[in-house]
Amino acid sequence: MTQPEGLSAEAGLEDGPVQPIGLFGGSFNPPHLAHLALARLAFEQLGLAKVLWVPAGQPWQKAGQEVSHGPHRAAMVAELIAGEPGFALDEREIQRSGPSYTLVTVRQLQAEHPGAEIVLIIGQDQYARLHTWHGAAELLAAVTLAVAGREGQAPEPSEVLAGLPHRIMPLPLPRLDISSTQIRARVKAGEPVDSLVGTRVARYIDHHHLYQGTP
Ligand SMILES: Nc1ncnc2c1ncn2[C@@H]1O[C@H](COP(=O)(O)OP(=O)(O)OP(=O)(O)O)[C@@H](O)[C@H]1O
Ligand SMILES: O=C(O)c1ccc[n+]([C@@H]2O[C@H](COP(=O)([O-])O)[C@@H](O)[C@H]2O)c1
Repeated sequence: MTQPEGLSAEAGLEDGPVQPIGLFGGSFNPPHLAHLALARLAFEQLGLAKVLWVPAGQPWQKAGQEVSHGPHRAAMVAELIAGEPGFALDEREIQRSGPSYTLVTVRQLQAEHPGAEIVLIIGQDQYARLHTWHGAAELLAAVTLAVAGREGQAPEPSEVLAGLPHRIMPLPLPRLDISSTQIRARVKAGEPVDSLVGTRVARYIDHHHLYQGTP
């Protein structure tokens, strides 16, 4: 697969090019089929070595929202990506205490994969808020962003973000009107969610009685 312009698969010392690593973080409360489509598109289009799915331990910007237990969210990610080549669940953020800062994870990944570019996979809603993330300028200098416009539109930076240097690869994800919020509401209302999360995650939600009392 050709390397898209902007992704630098830098030459390793002796072993040839080092493929970029995809970092896909989320609350995943629960994970759903739009997450899967976004990660697959990034994996295929950007020639990534792998995509690490990283459930946030404490999604500090969702402080007012009830977030289900980290191990449940990790288990649902495992169900969603079962059998998908190139995808791996990475539980480091749910094992870490304190607010989940992506910059900390990126620094760890850089140390674990010397020379590999870290591609941060996000949707438009997070791109628009990225200047509010912990250590935003440092983070933007450390990663390449792969961004899907959430409404089927090209990604748009906020005014503040437009003023901060960053590298971005737009991902042409078709509009997918699926959100975890909508899924939690459907479960609470007793409606089926298989078509939004797949049968394995739906079965997990049902078996563990998740989201039955929360919006
Ligand atoms: N339908 C979608 N299309 C494109 N990107 C999406 C979509 N849903 C989520 N994402 C992206 O996936 C990442 C993780 O999202 P998250 O776990 O917060 O799911 P969510 O559906 O946005 O959740 P919630 O409804 O609880 O806010 C974020 O970068 C988000 O922008
Ligand atoms: O590092 C931060 O300060 C930061 C602030 C907000 C969101 N994030 C990360 O962005 C990802 C998507 O977040 P969310 O809230 O849409 O699930 C997830 O990995 C969060 O940890 C990270």
